[in-house]
Amino acid sequence: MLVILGLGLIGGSLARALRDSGFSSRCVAWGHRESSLQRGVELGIIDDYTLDLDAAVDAADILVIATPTLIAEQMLERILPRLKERPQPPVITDVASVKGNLQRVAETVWGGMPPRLILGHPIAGSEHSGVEASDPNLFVNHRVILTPVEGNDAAALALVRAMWASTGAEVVDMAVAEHDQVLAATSHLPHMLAYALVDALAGSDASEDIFRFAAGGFRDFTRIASSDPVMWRDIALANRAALLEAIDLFSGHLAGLREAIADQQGNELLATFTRAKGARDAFAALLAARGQPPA
Ligand SMILES: NC(=O)C1=CN([C@@H]2O[C@H](COP(=O)(O)OP(=O)(O)OC[C@H]3O[C@@H](n4cnc5c(N)ncnc54)[C@H](O)[C@@H]3O)[C@@H](O)[C@H]2O)C=CC1
Ligand SMILES: O=C(O)C(=O)Cc1ccc(O)cc1
Repeated sequence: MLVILGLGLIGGSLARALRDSGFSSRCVAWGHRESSLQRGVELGIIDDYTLDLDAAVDAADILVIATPTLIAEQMLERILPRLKERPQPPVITDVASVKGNLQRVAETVWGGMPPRLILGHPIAGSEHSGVEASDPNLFVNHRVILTPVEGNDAAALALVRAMWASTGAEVVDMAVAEHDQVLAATSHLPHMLAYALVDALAGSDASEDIFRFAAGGFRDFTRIASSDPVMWRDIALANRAALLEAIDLFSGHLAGLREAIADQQGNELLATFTRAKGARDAFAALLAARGQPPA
C-alpha cells in the first residue's frame, strides 16, 4: 500500500497520478490537518486517511514524505527508529526540494544511509499549494531527480524509479551535493529574488502606483513570490550554504550591472544582455522540445 505523509500539492498530485497510471490501487494519507485529508477522500484522491503516524507507517509498502522540508527531517527522525525494528521496512522516498539535510538526518538516526530510503525531488510544481491545487498531470514531461547513494537497496531504487516513470516524468540520478548546488542556482535563488523584489517594492512609498502600472515583465518575474512562505523558509534554511553561494555570485553580477549603468557603459550592458538573451532563448528552445511552455 502507498502511504503519503502530507497530502498537499505534490503529495496529492502524486497520489492522483499513481492512481491514474495503475501503479497503486490503494493509497492512504497521514497529515496534521484533518480537513485537507477529508477533502482528499471527497475528491477521490486517497482511499482513506489516518491521524496516527505510527499506524500509517506500519501499513506502508511505499512511504512518500511530502511535507515541507524541515518537517520532512522531523518525519525521518520519528519514523526511522520504528522502521529499524521491522524485518522488511517499506521503501521510503520523499519530494522535498533539498536533499543534503535529509541525508544527514537519516544517516545520523540510522547510523548510515537506510538501504530502503531513496531521496527524490520532482522538478515540477507551482506557486499554489494544498490538495485542492493537485493535478494528476503535474509531472508529465518533467524531470524527477533521484539521489541514490552507496548502500541503497537496488530493488528499492528500481521501485521508486518505476513509481515516478508511471507519472509520465523523466527520472534522472544526481549526487546529493550536486543536486543542492544546482537547485540553489536554478530554483531557490530565483524564489529569493522574486520575494526580495516584491517585498522591496511593496514597502516603498510609491507601492500603490508600482503595482497599478506594473507590466507583464513584473508579473512574469514575480509569480513565484506567491509561493508558500513556510515551504520557502524551510528550503532557504535547509540549503543555506549552497544558497549563500548562489546569492553571492548573483550579487556580484548585479553589482557589475550597477557599475556599468552608473558609468554609462553601453557596450558592457549590450554584451551582458546579448549573452543572457542567447542563453534564455536556448533554454526556451529546450523547454519547447520537451513539450513545456517557454514562459
Ligand atoms: N510546490 C512545489 O512547486 C514543489 C514542492 N516541492 C516540495 O514538496 C514538499 C511539499 O510541498 P507542497 O506539496 O507544495 O506543499 P503543500 O503545502 O501543498 O503540502 C504540504 C503538506 O504537508 C503538510 N504539513 C505541513 N506542515 C506539517 C506538519 N507540521 N506536520 C505534518 N504535516 C504537515 C500539510 O498539511 C500539507 O498536506 C515540500 O518539501 C516542497 O519543498 C517539490 C517540488 C515542487
Ligand atoms: O512554480 C514554479 O515555477 C516552481 O519553480 C515550482 C517548484 C518549486 C519548488 C521545487 O523544488 C520545484 C519546483
